[in-house]
Amino acid sequence: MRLDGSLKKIVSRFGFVQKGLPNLNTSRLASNIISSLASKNIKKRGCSCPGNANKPLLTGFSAGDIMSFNPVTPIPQVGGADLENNKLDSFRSFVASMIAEFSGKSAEDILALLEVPKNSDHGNIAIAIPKLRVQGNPSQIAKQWVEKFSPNEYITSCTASGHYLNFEINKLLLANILLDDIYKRKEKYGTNQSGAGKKALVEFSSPNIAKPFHAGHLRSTIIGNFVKNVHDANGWETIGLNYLGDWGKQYGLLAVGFEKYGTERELLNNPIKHLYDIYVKINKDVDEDETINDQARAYFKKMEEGTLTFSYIIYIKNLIISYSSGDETSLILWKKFRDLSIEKYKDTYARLNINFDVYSGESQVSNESNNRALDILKEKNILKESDGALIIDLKQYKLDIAVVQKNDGTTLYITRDIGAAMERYEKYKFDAMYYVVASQQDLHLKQLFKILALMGFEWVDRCKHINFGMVNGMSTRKGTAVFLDDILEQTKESMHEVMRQNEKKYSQVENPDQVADIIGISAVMIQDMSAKRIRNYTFKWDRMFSFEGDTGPYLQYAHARLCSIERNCGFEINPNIDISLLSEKSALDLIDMVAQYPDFVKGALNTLEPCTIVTYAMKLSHTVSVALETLWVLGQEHKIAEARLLMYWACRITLGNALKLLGLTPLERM
Ligand SMILES: NC(=[NH2+])NCCC[C@H](N)C(=O)O
Repeated sequence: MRLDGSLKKIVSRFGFVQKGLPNLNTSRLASNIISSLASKNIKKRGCSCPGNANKPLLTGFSAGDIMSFNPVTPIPQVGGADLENNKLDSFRSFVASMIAEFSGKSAEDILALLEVPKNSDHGNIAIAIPKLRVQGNPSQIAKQWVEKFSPNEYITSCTASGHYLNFEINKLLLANILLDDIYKRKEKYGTNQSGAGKKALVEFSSPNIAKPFHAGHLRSTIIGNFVKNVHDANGWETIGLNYLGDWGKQYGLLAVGFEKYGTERELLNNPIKHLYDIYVKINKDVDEDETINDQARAYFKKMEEGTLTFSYIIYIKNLIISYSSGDETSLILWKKFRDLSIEKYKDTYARLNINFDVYSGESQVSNESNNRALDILKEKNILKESDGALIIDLKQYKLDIAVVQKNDGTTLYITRDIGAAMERYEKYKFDAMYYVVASQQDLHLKQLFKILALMGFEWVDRCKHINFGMVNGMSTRKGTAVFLDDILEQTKESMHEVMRQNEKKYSQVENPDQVADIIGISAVMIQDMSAKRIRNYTFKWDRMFSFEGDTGPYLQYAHARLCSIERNCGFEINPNIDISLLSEKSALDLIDMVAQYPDFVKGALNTLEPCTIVTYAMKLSHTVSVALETLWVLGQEHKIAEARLLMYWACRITLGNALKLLGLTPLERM
């Protein structure tokens, strides 16, 4: 049989009809394929039916067209495959059931072993034969299975490479179902429901009132927001909680300082700055006069006991106590410190597009919980007395000693953390609780988890410390950044300077101030999330604002560029395109990248490493810019332009979703 034209391509490329139809002539073969597809009531897209069998065989049809139909063979539902949310899983299911047949192992187990080859020359799906634990020589087995393989609508080739078996999938079929899916799901693309019914409490940011919002808090904010977003994207219910540092002897000191230096007017005007100034001043005073420290301690003791009846400085832990105190005017001040600070924080967080479901804090842990914690510890014989203080000896776990009550009877940071954890579990019955806190506090959190375990709370296994390394040189440019607001202002200014360097472009930006703010924030965030969390990094002012290289501005630029294609093309997105027009390598590479996004969303749940998504977004952006060199939309034949527009649009959606997952606000123009 002689095959020619596009049909030859179909057969050789996909092996679609090699078997069982040896005697058909080519035209019969073609119409056979078409009618068999038609009989399944599958509509073809954007091309006419071949009329005359002797003319170029498949007029308007190319290999891609044939394969662009939805496949006739049903996709096997293999356990663990998310056919609905992950279109690559359809192909994987196929591979898994095929290998199951060859090997006698369960398709579900095999599915979990499938990999994405690092080098795309090795196809799209791979499996390391040794992982299957079948008898015999792996490379021999690989070769045997290649022999057994026959191409089908999903998998077009199977090759052996050492211990590996590599599969090539029908990319146009993937493109077809993928673009359909993205068109339907838009900003939901990439998400899944694997966490449905589960609840995650994510504690992050947690700055200290009256103290600087340092780099550690910034990292906690950025990473914590990501941790929350990733859970949302995987179908979890999430609660974002800000656990403010607003309690302890230091706050007794602040109250003493406020009496001396505070004014109501300045407090209202800029609470965070005013409290900080007072805090700095009173700390200086302490250096000269040790007795202030005693005052602060005494003060805090009273704050904690709730016995402060001082004219206006009294802290009341919660409304119940505040009402029972019957002294509403007296509770004003501390509550004001807190409330005004929170209000200000909210504005700043809004700039980062972050909001918290709960503003909690050390002050919000009730005495009752702290006492209950101490009672349990006593009852379990875990507490020891030492110079009038209560301690827990954790040396046998190589975790040093934790002091849980001072000799004046007041609580400590860790005591309140124990109480807070108990309260949180009772209130939320979480399936996971994350503490997004710098690695400087590794010991503290290890102690906390160990103590909770010793207390017999089996839910301690659901608690995780998401730690991260330090940032060097964050405030060097002007040396004045102490609050988040200052950091963001400096960032915006610097970004603005960079933008002004290109006068022509700058003059076209509609609201440069807002754009500078968003790109600046993106620059800071991407720099922060580019490497593994635990790595320390140096804040590089010039490097991070560059539009070239792996920076936030680069990603924003890639997104805005995709948006401009849509704006400038002069026609609307049409979901019914001729898929075969996307068969260039750079188009298929793009489809490949886009199709992998759901894998990355799922994978991020295990690692909780934002760098995995940053790397993905970078790769996608690079692939887009490669494609844009040759595959234009403007000035192309309409059908081609439509197909490409849909493809770029899908990239824009995917890149936008990835940026949002990272916590960035994708820009449409810049
Ligand atoms: N549950 C916790 N201990 N969370 C961490 C709080 C961070 C603390 N406010 C600090 O700035 O160091």
